[in-house]
Amino acid sequence: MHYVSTRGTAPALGFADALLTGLARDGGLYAPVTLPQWGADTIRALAGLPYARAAATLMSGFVGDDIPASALETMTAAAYAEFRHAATAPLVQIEPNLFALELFHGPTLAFKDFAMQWLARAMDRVLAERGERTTILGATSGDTGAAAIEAFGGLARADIFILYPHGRVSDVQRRQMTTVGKPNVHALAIDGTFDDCQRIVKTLFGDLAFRDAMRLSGVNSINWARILAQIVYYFVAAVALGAPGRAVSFAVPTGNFGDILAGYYARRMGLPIERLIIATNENDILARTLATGRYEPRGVKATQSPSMDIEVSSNFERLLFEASGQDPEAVTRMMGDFAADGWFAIPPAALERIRADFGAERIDETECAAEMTRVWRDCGLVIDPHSAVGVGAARRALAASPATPIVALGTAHPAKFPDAVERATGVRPALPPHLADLMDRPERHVALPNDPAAVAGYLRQRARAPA
Ligand SMILES: Cc1ncc(COP(=O)(O)O)c(C=O)c1O
Ligand SMILES: N[C@@H](CCOP(=O)(O)O)C(=O)O
Repeated sequence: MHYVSTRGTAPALGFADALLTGLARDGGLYAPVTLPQWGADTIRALAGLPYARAAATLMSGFVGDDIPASALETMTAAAYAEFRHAATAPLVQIEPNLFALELFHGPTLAFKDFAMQWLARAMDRVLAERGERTTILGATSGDTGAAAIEAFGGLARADIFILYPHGRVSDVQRRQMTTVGKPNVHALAIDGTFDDCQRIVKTLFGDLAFRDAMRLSGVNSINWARILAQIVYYFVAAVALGAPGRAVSFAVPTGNFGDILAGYYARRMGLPIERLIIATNENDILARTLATGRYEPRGVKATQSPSMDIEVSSNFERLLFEASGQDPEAVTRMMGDFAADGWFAIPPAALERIRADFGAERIDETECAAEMTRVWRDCGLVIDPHSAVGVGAARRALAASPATPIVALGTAHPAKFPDAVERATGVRPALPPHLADLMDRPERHVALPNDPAAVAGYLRQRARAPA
């Protein structure tokens, strides 16, 4: 299995190298050249498998010989052992043909644990085999950072630096990053938005001398391995609802476009997904892009679903690559226009292909709160604001296509956003026992300006000498 950059000039890599590389050296994202194809019998055979076994089976086609099958099984078993639900990713019914897939039973209470718990083990193994160390640099709007710190904290071969937007994550999210107290963990509060944090990360990856000296790796969804691990739950959920005999749709709360992109790849592998609905909050750039063909930021708003307060959706580049027939020149042109002019236009043929696979629904702040209230009132289920954006979008899609079951991804535990949840439902959700004292733990974080040079300087001082 080979991976190529969406911009075409970085070297093609095998799985293990793509895993450690993160962002390609030409600024693009690695994507598989071909996808394993899953026929009806192979899909059907996933029914009833423990989640970790299904994950190892699905991932093996992408990993090739870089991680032997037995090691992959051991890794996925360990990665999902700490999840607090026997089904790992349980499906909950909300109304006829409308389901929520609860992806928040992992250690940091968000869907990010699914990929990160596995990614840390895979990276650690490859680093150990090569006798190398790495410096992980990541950006977060709250959940990736917590999941990465939990997964990589204490690992001997990695230092981890996570940039988060100061004042724009929930208290629980911030504390999950700042109370860890492990010497290899650095939570850096940046005076800016998530998009600023991600821009700093990409700028530093683009400084090849710095990147090589620090041995930078990425654990955002710029890293293909993140997308790969997220493909698994689309298969598991669809099979539970009758795939391959029955098509299923998904509504996915979307920000950086990694989670829904995993659904897109699942569909391309043969999973019968009818529609993929991009569910956005008031930061609706993706819904506008689908409508107009112009990708054009307007400025990020703070919402009650802060993890989706994003306008520069990294993984949209992978979709552009696929929709333009894996044409790196077309992608480079669009990304060049974006860098130069602050917007780009999607060529009509690529836009048509995108519209054939995706729909988009914008859920505003009032609708998001109303959805939390409604699900609590009608089902006795407390959901978080991100999941509510997904459920709201799913309801609209279901009205248009009532015969096809739709699954809204439940991306975070309500206790991560207790204020918004309490306002909408009157219920203040409690943190699970392993985090019960989170609000009393001492915090350690550093505030830095919105400036790549300041972050680079901090890394130079604090990263342990790479091997
Ligand atoms: C809780 C939650 N929901 C949804 C999203 C959006 O996911 P993605 O960035 O993969 O589009 C995020 C951020 O990634 C998140 O943390
Ligand atoms: N919402 C995310 C933003 C980063 O997304 P990623 O999937 O690219 O890591 C977060 O919680 O940090």
